[in-house]
Amino acid sequence: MTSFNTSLTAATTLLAPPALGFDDVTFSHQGKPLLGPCSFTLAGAGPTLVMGANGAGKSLLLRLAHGLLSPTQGQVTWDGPAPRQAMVFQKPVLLRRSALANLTHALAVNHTPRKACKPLAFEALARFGLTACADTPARVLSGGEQQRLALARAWVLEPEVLFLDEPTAALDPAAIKAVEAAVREFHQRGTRIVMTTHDLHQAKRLAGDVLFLAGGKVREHTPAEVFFTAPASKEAQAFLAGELIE
Ligand SMILES: Nc1ncnc2c1ncn2[C@@H]1O[C@H](COP(=O)(O)OP(=O)(O)OP(=O)(O)O)[C@@H](O)[C@H]1O
Repeated sequence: MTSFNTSLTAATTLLAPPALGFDDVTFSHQGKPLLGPCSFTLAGAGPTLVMGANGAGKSLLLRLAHGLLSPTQGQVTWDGPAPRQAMVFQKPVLLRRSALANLTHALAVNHTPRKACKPLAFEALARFGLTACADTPARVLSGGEQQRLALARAWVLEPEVLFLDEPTAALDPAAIKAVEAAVREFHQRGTRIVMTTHDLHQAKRLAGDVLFLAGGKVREHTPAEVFFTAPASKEAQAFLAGELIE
């Protein structure tokens, strides 16, 4: 039986993470439109799960939202000043340093007072079950440990918005569970979560709302329970039925 995360949604209605808007955003490469035009606002509690087939434009949408890419046309907007943001990728991007140093470096770059960096880093390592790995070079950690370190690094920065691009695609069930627990904690702390996944079960476990893409266009943006029980578009119906769509 499906269980939607109504408790997650209820827990965070008092916290208002900054709203993200796409205003007629298009992204083209060498004159070829890859995404858009799309307009939507993420103003609800979330988490927002971005779904769609391979090549639908999910990663592009996240990169545009996070500012790693600039729209060819249109605007990405925030209600208020640009928020503190972090992004976690399927393959964690870590420095050739120890796990601890990855965190202290991120804190120092973020202008955290020098004396506070190590205690905060150790606190985050403990929170993510990585204390024993503090001195281990980040790049020799297992895939699951590296992803937890990437989440710990985001955690110390206290982002108002966290983008996650298929963060569990390469992980085993235990590691997936740890990542999902962390996502829930970020959410409960008031961080806006925008995450892509191919895993329908995972989306059902985490989503407050779903942004569904097909062919570079947003076909649906609905509460999760609506998306999973009564998708409006043919593309979403086919996707949920496991049909091959482009
Ligand atoms: N920087 C880029 N330059 C040119 N083309 C790109 C760029 N980034 C993505 N594309 C193309 O845009 C389309 C959408 O890519 P995107 O990575 O957003 O898809 P996706 O929905 O995340 O797919 P997947 O589920 O396979 O990761 C693809 O055809 C891809 O080849």
